[in-house]
Amino acid sequence: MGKSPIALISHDLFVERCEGLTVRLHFSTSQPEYAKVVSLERDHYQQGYNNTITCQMALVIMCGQPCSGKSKAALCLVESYKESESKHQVRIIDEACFHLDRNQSYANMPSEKNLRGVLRSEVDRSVSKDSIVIIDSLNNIKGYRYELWCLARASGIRYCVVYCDVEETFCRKWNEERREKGEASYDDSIFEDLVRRFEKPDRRNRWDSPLFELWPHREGTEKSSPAIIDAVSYLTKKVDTKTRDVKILQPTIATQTTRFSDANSLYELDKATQEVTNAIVEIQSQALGGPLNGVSIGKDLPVINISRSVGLPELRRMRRTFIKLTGQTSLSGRPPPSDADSAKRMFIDYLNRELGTS
Ligand SMILES: Nc1ncnc2c1ncn2[C@@H]1O[C@H](COP(=O)(O)OP(=O)(O)OP(=O)(O)O)[C@@H](O)[C@H]1O
Repeated sequence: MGKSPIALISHDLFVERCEGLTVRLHFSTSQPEYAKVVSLERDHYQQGYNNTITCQMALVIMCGQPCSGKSKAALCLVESYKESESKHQVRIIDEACFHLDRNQSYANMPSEKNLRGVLRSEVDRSVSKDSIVIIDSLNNIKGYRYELWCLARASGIRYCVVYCDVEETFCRKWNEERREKGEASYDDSIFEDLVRRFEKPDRRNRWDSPLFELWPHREGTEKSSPAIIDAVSYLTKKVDTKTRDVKILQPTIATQTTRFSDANSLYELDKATQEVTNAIVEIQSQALGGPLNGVSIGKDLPVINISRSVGLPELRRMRRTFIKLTGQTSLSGRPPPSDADSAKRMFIDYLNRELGTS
């Protein structure tokens, strides 16, 4: 596939355009600490006749209380998917992939955050490849599911949540049975803490939708369970631009090319978000790391409401995600920023939503 640069904005900003549908953007600035590469590959999209767009990639979030049958459901999903016409690789990402012990991982907030970070990074690395990725973990925190949804959206793939809705008493019983059999189980205190903190998915949230619900304690879980069949059908369904029941978090091909080739706005976006990040770091250092509530960094910009101190690595990661998200046209999202001020406004809104108290 031939490549030809379509824009060279400065010595450190390149936009390359490839034939077909693959678009790659490379960013880096002369400051090594801000060097970034944004590589957006769209070659997993095939546009055929009759506007049929087949995106075979997907991120599936398993969700449920501890010991609610998520792993069993994930395996049933894989089995059922393999019997479908789609023959893409399916990959399960779970704690066991990283030899992480569940009791240690949920023993305290730092370990739990670390676990989520490890799984999220692996999802981030895996979603752009040619496969279905299933994340088989508790995924019990709403904000975390939102982050995973953002990753799926940034990669322009399908996304769904499979929820094992099991009454706590059954989960507790199954956990005890596991322990009696000498299998890995949750310690009681950790189990109770996780049960208490579970944030049930709600299909009205974009990041919990579509939601496929299983009731393993009432109906068991089989590859033929209605929710498994519905999920596989959702993952394998061929869609066209008019299909409404399958959401691919992806721009239309036509608008996507226009958006990506607008290198000036990408440059503005990069610069504006960097300025916001610098301002936050600066103000935080003056506030000795305290929360930033009601702080303004410019006329006509929303005030910053960040409930906790945020380190530079986290801010950089969020900036990267934000650029990825706004760099692509989303069917469900807002239009991209057209100037530096609106880029700053959108980035501050994003940070407030991600890090704020609400
Ligand atoms: N439908 C079911 N009926 C009876 N027992 C079940 C059912 N589904 C799962 N179990 C039992 O519950 C236990 C946990 O199952 P599984 O590992 O699938 O749950 P999980 O939610 O993935 O657990 P974890 O939170 O540890 O990841 C297993 O021992 C399994 O035998």
